[in-house]
Amino acid sequence: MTDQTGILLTDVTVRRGGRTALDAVSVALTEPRIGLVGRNGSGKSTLARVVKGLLTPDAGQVRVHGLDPAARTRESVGCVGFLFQNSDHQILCPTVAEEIAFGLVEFGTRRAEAEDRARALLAEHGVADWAARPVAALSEGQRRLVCLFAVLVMAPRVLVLDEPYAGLDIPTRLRLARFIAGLPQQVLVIGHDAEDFAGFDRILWLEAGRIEQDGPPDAVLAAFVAAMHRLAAGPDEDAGGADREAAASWVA
Ligand SMILES: Nc1ncnc2c1ncn2[C@@H]1O[C@H](COP(=O)(O)OP(=O)(O)OP(=O)(O)O)[C@@H](O)[C@H]1O
Repeated sequence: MTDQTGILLTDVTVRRGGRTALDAVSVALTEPRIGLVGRNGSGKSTLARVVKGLLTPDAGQVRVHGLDPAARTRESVGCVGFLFQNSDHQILCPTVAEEIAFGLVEFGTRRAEAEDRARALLAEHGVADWAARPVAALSEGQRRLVCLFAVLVMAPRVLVLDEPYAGLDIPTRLRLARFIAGLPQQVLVIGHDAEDFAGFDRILWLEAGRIEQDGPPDAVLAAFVAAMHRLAAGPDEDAGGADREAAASWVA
């Protein structure tokens, strides 16, 4: 282990389903708030998953605070918290308190103590009355928050959030965004809209498993949105062959 901070990818290649999902990606991420955009299938979730250690690169190296996520050691697992896009992929327990306590119990905390900590966390966030509720009875926004609590109770240094706002109504989305904005962890967020990245430090735009652009949100998001609108508009009469090819492949 080194004293390296943040997330470091060196020549990371991942193949999935016979396709190259990430293609020799190298990047060092140390800013507190980093956004990840790109078309469907561009490799965003794959990048998020190698940072969490849910996928092992076919080539190259990933380090998060000097740890190898794919090693799945106690330290590396605890270092990165991951929020799945679909909360059904994350939720394992019947009640909210049990769900939040689950990771702590897995890490060796006694169940009663873990559930006490879960209840304390809920109280801290003004939702103490959720503890005994069946997770299935919560709204999608509430379930997403419970999943986030279950991640936060493990005190990770880095949070990876895979489309945390997908399918949420506007007030729920804004409340969740405000909550995420106040978190002390380094946060890597996959999103599709500029408003998913208010106050962010840096945006990576992935295209076909490679970094197409990397820089300040205003510049990268403007270029990304313009490119997506060009694609949606179809081939331009005056455009060259590359543009026509891009427009023809309108679904990734
Ligand atoms: N479970 C899987 N099995 C096989 N191939 C996969 C799997 N998941 C993703 N892929 C492939 O890996 C590539 C990258 O997919 P990935 O899910 O990382 O993209 P994404 O940018 O997150 O897309 P989306 O916005 O649709 O979630 C795509 O070519 C995709 O078809």
